[in-house]
Amino acid sequence: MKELKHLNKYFLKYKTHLLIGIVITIVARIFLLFTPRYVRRIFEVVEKYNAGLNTGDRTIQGELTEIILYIIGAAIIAGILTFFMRQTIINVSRYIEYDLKNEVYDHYQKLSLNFYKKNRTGDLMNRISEDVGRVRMYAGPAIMYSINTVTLFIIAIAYMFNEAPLLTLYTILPLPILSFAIYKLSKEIHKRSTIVQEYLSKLSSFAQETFSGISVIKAYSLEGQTSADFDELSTTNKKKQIHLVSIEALFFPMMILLIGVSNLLVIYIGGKQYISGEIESLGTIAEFIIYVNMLTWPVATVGWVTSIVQQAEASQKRINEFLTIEPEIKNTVHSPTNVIGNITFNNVFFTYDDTNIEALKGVSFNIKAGETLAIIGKTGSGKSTILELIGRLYDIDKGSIMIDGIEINQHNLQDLRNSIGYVPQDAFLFSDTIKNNIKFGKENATDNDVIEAAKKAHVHKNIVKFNHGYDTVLGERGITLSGGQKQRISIARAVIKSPKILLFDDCLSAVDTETEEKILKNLYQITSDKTTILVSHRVSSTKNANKIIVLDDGKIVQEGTHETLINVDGYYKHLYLKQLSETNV
Ligand SMILES: Nc1ncnc2c1ncn2[C@@H]1O[C@H](COP(=O)(O)OP(=O)(O)OP(=O)(O)O)[C@@H](O)[C@H]1O
Repeated sequence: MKELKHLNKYFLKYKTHLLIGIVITIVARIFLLFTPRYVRRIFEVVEKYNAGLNTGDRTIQGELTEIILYIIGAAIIAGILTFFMRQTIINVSRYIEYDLKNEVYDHYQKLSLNFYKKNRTGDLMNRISEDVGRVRMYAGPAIMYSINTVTLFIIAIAYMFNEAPLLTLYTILPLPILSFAIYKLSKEIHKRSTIVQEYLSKLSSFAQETFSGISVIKAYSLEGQTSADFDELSTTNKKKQIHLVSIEALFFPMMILLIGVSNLLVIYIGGKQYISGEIESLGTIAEFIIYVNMLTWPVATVGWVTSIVQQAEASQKRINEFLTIEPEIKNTVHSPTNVIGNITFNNVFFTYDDTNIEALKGVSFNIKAGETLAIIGKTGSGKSTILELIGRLYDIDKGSIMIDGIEINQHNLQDLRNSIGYVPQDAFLFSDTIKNNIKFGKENATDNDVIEAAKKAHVHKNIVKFNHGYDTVLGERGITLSGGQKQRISIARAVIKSPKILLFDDCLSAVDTETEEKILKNLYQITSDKTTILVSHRVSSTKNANKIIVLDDGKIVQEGTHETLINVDGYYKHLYLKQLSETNV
């Protein structure tokens, strides 16, 4: 139960609801327990009548009708209270589920990129959905059924002992066996259903991947192979399902068997006691049979609840594992900090934790606010890494990064990131409208702002050609854009924000040189007062920058303007000549 202590703060938050729920549960059970006693009364009245002892002034019909009305009344009240019992306790579990999901989601958002690299998305999703769901079973049903069982048991056993102590002992004898058997069964069911769940997610991941890559599968004519693979997975899944169903099928027969045994015991022992005169009325036997049937389910739930609590404990442990991870990138400055846009790298070293690749090995450069820096270099030379470090997606190992003369980690993280417009290498667009994808950069942007940004990114003309224009939905539910269109929408998203620092990571690679030229012309206009860093593989993109650095294996190997660099032998000049000859072909 150590891990489940995490939920105490939520129980405290909803204590009023919970207390009301507990009181309602107890009262509901009290009303439910009226029935067996009134049934005994019916027997007693009839027995007296048969023995000619009904000497009162009321008729037998009158007395029976009154008792039956009491039974109906008690059942209705118990029913209504049971409804409110669920409405309070189960609702609390839903509130806790909601709060816990939000807590986990908020925490995920704070965690650094390294966390996302170390953990699979499926695992993150599982902990926020299935694990939270299992914890909810503890916060709601487990608590409700436990109170239910305890109340019912205490009151019923008290009544029963008062009535016929020996018969009570025989009656409750099979109940612990039932509880233990259900516990064992629930554990086995859980074990098997976890396996089924694993196979189900394998099956759905397989299907999802096949559908996403359907064009490759068709192009390589691999339909037969993928169908066979699916069939194999699906057959194993079916076997595991049948294995699960076979144990689930035992649940009710076992309950019926044990109820039957208890009933037989009541009839046998009760009958003997009636014959010997230890019990006065057959009504007691009828009353006990109802108690047995009433107690069986709550007792069975003891086993079930134990297994729920164990599962919840394991799930909460998994959730806590993530909740206790501290974000690697911490905001230590809570007062607002202003960003103007001067960026300095002083002998920066950086190694990626997961791969141990030293991506930057003593990089130093300086850009003043409003200037444009172009970074060029072979693939894997560290260009994107520089941009990620400016956005403080990672902290460096050695050296320093200064923004406006202040260490990057002495800036308010929120303010720093708000003053950056980042266009990544792989443009990521959400399954939403084009308008909302662009507005993602600035929530309160008007439609005009969106159109302006799209024009600057040279994508407006493409957008208006779609049937729904800016309201066209992208992604799985909508249309698929070309690589170049995606890149330009991603540029519009950064531009609309009008940030102090613009970071473009090879974001024109999928557009033709003519469009590139036009976009760059627009960009140079809008970036005149912004610090811009442009990563590219094309000299045509970098030539107008105030400064160009050439990276190789994490080090700056050349530095200067386009004019100076084309006049010295080196990577830049070679690239320039190569690309010049390509355009002249
Ligand atoms: N997220 C990451 N985790 C681990 N290693 C990484 C990560 N990103 C990059 N690397 C490694 O760091 C080195 C520099 O990568 P980076 O992406 O900065 O290069 P790049 O110059 O931008 O390359 P490209 O031109 O192909 O985009 C590479 O060796 C790469 O494998």
